Amino acid sequence: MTATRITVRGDSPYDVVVGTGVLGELPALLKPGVRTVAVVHPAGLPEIARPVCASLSDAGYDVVALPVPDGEQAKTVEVAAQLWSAFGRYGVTRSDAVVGVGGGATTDLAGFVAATWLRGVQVVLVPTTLLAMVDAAVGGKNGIDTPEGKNLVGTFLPPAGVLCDLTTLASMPRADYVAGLAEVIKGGFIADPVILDLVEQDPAGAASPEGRHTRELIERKVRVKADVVGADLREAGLREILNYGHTLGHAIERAEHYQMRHGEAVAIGMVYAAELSRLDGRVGADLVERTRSILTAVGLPTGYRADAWPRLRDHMRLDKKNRGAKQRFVVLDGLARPGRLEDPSEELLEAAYQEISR
Ligand SMILES: NC(=O)c1ccc[n+]([C@@H]2O[C@H](COP(=O)([O-])OP(=O)(O)OC[C@H]3O[C@@H](n4cnc5c(N)ncnc54)[C@H](O)[C@@H]3O)[C@@H](O)[C@H]2O)c1
Ligand SMILES: O=C(O)C(=O)C[C@@H](O)[C@H](O)[C@H](O)COP(=O)(O)O
Ligand SMILES: [Zn+2]
Repeated sequence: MTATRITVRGDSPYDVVVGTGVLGELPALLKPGVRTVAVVHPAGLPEIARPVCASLSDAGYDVVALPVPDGEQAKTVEVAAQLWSAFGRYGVTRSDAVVGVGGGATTDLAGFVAATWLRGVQVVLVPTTLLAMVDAAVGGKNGIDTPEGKNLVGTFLPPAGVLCDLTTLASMPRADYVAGLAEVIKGGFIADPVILDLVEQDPAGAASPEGRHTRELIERKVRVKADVVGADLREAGLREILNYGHTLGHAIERAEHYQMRHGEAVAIGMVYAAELSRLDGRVGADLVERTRSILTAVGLPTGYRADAWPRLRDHMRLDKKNRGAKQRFVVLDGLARPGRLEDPSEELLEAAYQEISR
């Protein structure tokens, strides 16, 4: 099957290329004038970094491979500082490029160091997890964590291109693949219900890179994200809908010291957001039950510890959607009809938590 190109519009448009065995397209995604390419990749995945580096060397670039810690452990200021030092040692200039290869944690880090080095050099992303293909690598949001919370430091820098080679998904651990499905399902609830239909028709297939709807699910979710970020890169308003399930989700990740997968935390956060929507009179119990049943069908969690509420409530105060003391949530006014819940009462917030606590 030929590659699909999904264009993300906006002031700096770029393509998300989706296909099987498309690595050879990587050099063409770099803007002209590049000499050195710094390839940021997880140290534990040399077999994925090697062909990426080879495709760039073969095209005549000076390639510097920069291994970083696995997953979320890479999203720290210490690792960012190590990369800035390496960029200095290897003489990465403003006409050069960073290529980020890996899951969403690595693409977030690579985007962040590219955006901050010399106040911004181009970045091309090669996502190798489901989650990074359908969400993290698309849209130009990047960042690192701090002890106070998730993604609290970061920028918006649209990549020059995104290359999703579906063959890389074959080696993914099942739990990581399933975690990525949470962001696919999120796209179904906020914008494209066909995604939900496809997952419900074949949940086992949806939980596998070999599923009969896998490519369609990936492309549909990339289009959802591309449409939103193409219209609102800097999250002036519309882009907030992509944060559905993330207010509680990020608080859980922090409570778990970033040891829980992002997608798992977002799954729980989506059930919470659906319960908030129901208790606020916006949706019926059927939508909440559909949320629980689709997440359960693919093997994602839907509840969290009852005793964690005071800590989670506290962590949610640093959510980026908040304005002053006003807590804000993305909720649903119906299927594919995202809305905002502004300054909800403490009673409502706790009542919704009781519905998901175990
Ligand atoms: N910037 C955004 O818009 C955005 C959107 C969604 C999520 N995110 C961020 O993305 C991160 C989560 O991304 P993730 O779920 O990809 O997790 P991850 O980056 O931690 O990767 C999960 C695991 O899979 C491994 N891995 C990666 N590719 C592999 C492959 N092809 N085969 C085998 N193993 C592979 C990784 O090394 C890691 O151990 C979080 O930090 C989250 O905050 C960012
Ligand atoms: O791209 C966005 O915007 C999103 O909200 C997508 C989320 O899936 C993603 O996890 C994002 O990193 C969260 O952003 P944050 O601003 O809440 O840190
Ligand atoms: Zn997310």
